[in-house]
Amino acid sequence: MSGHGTPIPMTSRRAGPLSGVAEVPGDKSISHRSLILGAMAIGETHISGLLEGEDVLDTAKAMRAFGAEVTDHGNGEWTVVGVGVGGFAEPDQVIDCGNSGTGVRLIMGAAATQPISVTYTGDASLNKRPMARVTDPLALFGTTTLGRSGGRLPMTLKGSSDPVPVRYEVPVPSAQVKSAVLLAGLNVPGKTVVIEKEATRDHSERMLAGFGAEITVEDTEEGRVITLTGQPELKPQVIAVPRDPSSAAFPVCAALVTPGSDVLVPGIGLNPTRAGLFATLRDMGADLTYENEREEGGEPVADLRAKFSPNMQGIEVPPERAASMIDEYPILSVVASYAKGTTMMAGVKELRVKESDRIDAMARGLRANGITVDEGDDWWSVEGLGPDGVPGGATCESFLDHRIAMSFLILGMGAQKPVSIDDGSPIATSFPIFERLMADLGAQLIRANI
Ligand SMILES: O=C(O)C1=C[C@@H](OP(=O)(O)O)[C@@H](O)[C@H](O)C1
Ligand SMILES: C=C(OP(=O)(O)O)C(=O)O
Repeated sequence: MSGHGTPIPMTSRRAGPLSGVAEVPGDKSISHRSLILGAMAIGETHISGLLEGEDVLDTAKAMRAFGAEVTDHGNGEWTVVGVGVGGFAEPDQVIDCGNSGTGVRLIMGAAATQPISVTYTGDASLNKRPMARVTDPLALFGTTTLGRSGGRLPMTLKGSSDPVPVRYEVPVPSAQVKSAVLLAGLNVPGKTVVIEKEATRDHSERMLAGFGAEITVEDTEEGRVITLTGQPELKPQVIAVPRDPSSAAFPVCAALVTPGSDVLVPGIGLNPTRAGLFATLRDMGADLTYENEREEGGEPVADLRAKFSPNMQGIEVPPERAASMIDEYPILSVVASYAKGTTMMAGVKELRVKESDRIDAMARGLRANGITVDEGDDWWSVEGLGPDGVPGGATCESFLDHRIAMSFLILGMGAQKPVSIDDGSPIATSFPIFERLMADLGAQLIRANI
């Protein structure tokens, strides 16, 4: 879908302690990949715990447009009957990925090395985001791109009938770019090699191996070298999607800043390429513990227990941790506002090209609520005011960005005055049950501005 319809103004105010169990939805990254790889397999893939957020539903729709049979059986149970590697039909409609960078970039990769023409678009946020980072490596396979200048959507990609494998060093730390090149390599004979200097989330590598592709990963002086052998027959899988650590971040951080809180967030994937926020919060002195640590589907999983933490200190977040918590900096900046001292976040240039410029969006809203924020091109810092010190009282713009919207609502939960956002509708892209889940914990959220 393009756009989010009518804006939903929202306000959150300080409430009693948050308590209870917060069952957050399935992982967004793994949900997209389950649908796309399911569509490229031969046979029926079963998915349970699929995130039914707008981003993932747009990917499901796209897979249908390429000829896969995608069925919603209710309660997060889905099946995908795939068309096989190289078997995508040319869609008779524009592929609209709504708000989702992951959706459009991964789908572009999967389709770009098949002999079809596909036109892609998105909402006002997605159509501003850089796509050359994906179309540049896809051109090396022989794919032609036609579209707006500056590498922005809408654009049309036409796959070569004779694509060649590539060796590509990803110039920015991006799992989306890495994954687009790997998915493109699936349709191509020979070995496609992707090199990343900094490790980013590795769901594509793990899931490609799970679906039966021949893929190796080596840590070398050059970086992580991933080698994929093209044109495998992918075998359908039974996938139980783990709960999303990026969604878990919101009830966890809400508990840390709301006096008296004690919240359990069960079954959260702690894959080291995703869990940087939780390590950072613990470094700041958060009362955050891992209970019932276990392995599920080859991934480390734990139940997270978060309690109100009045003694958190600002820290310098290690820049080498950035990729493992890239979507969590907005909510970290909220926690930093309730810590004592400065929190410095560096090596985070990628935040400027997400659904919004997330440094700018957070800096504007935090400042309006009485918090001092400093920023440069690839860093920002927040001066914490302690557990009782955040004034609040302002309305923030969410810039069509779900993580910005949710972060400011959490800011309001410990602030002296309520905090509002102009539009909570983007929350449905990744966390459609956010409002109900937070209300069940005891949060006071209303659909109106102060
Ligand atoms: O591959 C993925 O599933 C994602 C990769 C990250 O984006 P980049 O690859 O642009 O860093 C992340 O921000 C996004 O939410 C999901
Ligand atoms: C950056 C995000 O998603 P995407 O790039 O898929 O739009 C996110 O979910 O925070």
